[in-house]
Amino acid sequence: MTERATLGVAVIGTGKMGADHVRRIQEVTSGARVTAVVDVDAERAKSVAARVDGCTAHTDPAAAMASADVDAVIIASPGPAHEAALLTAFEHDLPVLCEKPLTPDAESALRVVEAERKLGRRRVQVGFMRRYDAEYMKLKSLLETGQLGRPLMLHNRHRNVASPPGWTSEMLINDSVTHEMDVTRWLLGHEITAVTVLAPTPSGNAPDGIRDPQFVIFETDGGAIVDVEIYVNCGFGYQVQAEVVCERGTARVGDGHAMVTNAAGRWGGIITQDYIERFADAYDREVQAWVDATRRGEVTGPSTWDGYAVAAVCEAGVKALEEGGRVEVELVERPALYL
Ligand SMILES: NC(=O)c1ccc[n+]([C@@H]2O[C@H](COP(=O)([O-])OP(=O)(O)OC[C@H]3O[C@@H](n4cnc5c(N)ncnc54)[C@H](O)[C@@H]3O)[C@@H](O)[C@H]2O)c1
Ligand SMILES: O[C@H]1[C@H](O)[C@@H](O)[C@H](O)[C@@H](O)[C@H]1O
Repeated sequence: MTERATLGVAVIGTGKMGADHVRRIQEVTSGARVTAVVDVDAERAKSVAARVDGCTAHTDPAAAMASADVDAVIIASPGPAHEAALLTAFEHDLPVLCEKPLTPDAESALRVVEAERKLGRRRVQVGFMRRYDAEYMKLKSLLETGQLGRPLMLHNRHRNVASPPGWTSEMLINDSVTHEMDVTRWLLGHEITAVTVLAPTPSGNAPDGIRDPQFVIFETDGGAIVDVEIYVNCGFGYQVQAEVVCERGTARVGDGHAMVTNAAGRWGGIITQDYIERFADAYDREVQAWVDATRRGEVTGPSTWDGYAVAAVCEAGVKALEEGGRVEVELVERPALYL
């Protein structure tokens, strides 16, 4: 198959992630350039566009997607705006890299799955970037060799320095633990069947009324148990760690031991402060993989089905948080397009 010439990309949403993706495509990624940016905040769109030669600024995603120099779309607007942007991209038959979440709930995610199924071919890669992190990729390869035996348990820690304004207790699950939901399904190759959430007395760091931290437990259809400590106001750094316990050994990633210093009677390393820093390489690899696949006329990586499955687990998780106890995950049958 012949590769397409340089891909013209429209970036929808030019906030923290969108602006970083614009910089990445212009400075890091090969085979693509940003030809349009969209933001409901016209000034923000204009100021990002002004940094890129030949880039137009829009406030309406549909106008950008209709332009002749747009071949593909990155959606980095807030979750509630994703469905409309995805459906418009489908109308224009444009390939999409959609930041997580696919959409904020399982019902709307299923509408996107159904719309893509009607197109008859995959169009979307969902931005679950941990699949492109070097350490997680090594862990996945190791598990695939089978040398450690069957995975029995997966322990995760996910800590953020501080939650942004407007954060809620539910968002620990449906904005943060979404990543562990995807990691569980991808690393173990299992579906998550039930969720239980336990929460200690909230940390004094947490804004009033926010149940932070939480301890989230998944059961899987492969018989594994997965736990996630989510603590979004830990104050000291951004830490994401995972340890798989298998029948004949364990493997652990995310300790951040790239460099250990010894000085003045102490040893130690650095803790990253946010995801942009911790997952910089993963985002670079994710976007490059999307550009390369798109130019080959293919769609790879996390699918709309993966986005829907995670949305369904989020719903069970939020119910478990609100009502207590163990809540089963309800999934529709997986369409043939995603088998
Ligand atoms: N993969 C990750 O690690 C990761 C990290 C952070 C955020 N995200 C996801 O990226 C997305 C954006 O998050 P963010 O932190 O950049 O948010 P942000 O608030 O910094 O930026 C969002 C931008 O979208 C604009 N916007 C709002 N509605 C819009 C619409 N209908 N059309 C176009 N633009 C619109 C806003 O004006 C704002 O500039 C979210 O889906 C979020 O969950 C992913
Ligand atoms: O939206 C962000 C993002 O997805 C990060 O990767 C995660 O660590 C944060 O907890 C979440 O709020």
